[in-house]
Amino acid sequence: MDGSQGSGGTTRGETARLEPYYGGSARTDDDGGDGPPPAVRVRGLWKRFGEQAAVAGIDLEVPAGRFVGLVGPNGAGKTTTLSMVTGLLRPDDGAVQIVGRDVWADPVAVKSRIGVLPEGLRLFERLTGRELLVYTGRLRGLPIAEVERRTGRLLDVLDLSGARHKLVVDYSTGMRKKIGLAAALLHNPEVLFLDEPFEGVDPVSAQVIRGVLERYTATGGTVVFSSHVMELVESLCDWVAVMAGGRIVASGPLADVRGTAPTLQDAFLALVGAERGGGQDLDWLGRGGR
Ligand SMILES: Nc1ncnc2c1ncn2[C@@H]1O[C@H](COP(=O)(O)OP(=O)(O)OP(=O)(O)O)[C@@H](O)[C@H]1O
Repeated sequence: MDGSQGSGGTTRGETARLEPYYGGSARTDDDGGDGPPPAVRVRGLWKRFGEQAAVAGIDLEVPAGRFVGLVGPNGAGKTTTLSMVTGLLRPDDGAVQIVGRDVWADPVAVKSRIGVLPEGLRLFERLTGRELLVYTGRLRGLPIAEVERRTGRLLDVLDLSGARHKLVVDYSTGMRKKIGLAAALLHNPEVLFLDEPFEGVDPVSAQVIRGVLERYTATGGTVVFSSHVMELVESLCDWVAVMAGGRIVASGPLADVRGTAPTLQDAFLALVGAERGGGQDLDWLGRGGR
């Protein structure tokens, strides 16, 4: 990225110069209130798999321009929620709006405004990293010159330039996350949804991803990411939603959710009703059992 900061005249979708999204721009959305609509608004969202309610009627409102962590124990419903919010999975009931647009009634408008790094990311394995980004950019309707420019910048910033001619199938886990993130950012979305973006990523790559995301939110973008790593969420996020058993058990600014607990981890354990120090029943485990 060149770090240049133009004022005005920058088209949406400029990765190198991520512009604030709402400042001074005319609202096209009708949320009935003052100011911009929330980045995400979820009402009464349900998803059942057989007898089990994976997501049990959640309501959530995520303000725009925040770095949002969606946390919860295994099986809490995070991936199911993110899949429904991003239009990948149809809810049984409920409504989702992204920046004031209904995900299911207005899918094209929503999909042009969001970037998604889903769980179990499936990529075109037989393309090189560069080809994948160029293809994605063209699918997004960007002019080829712009696609080339953004592709070069993203590959540089994400430290993938040396692997740009390598097939994606030969990428490591961390490289796959980074190329997936680049593909999700290419059209400069307003809201970025990332399912476990740091899973399997080494500390150097994690730092690179973190820098890109911090820059993105600093210029007005909204990041919503799921994670189990409380330290990471605490250090990155300014807004948190905690899920357990398919429900939102707390949401709001990080400081409010943490409350008087010393760390987010402590607050999280209290919220989800977990006890520290499990394993008491495993008396055979370790030296004493041999
Ligand atoms: N396609 C499916 N069919 C049946 N059950 C499902 C399906 N997808 C999710 N579930 C169930 O729904 C519940 C929520 O799963 P989900 O993957 O959303 O949780 P999660 O919070 O993302 O978990 P993790 O942190 O372990 O990834 C789990 O009990 C899971 O087994």
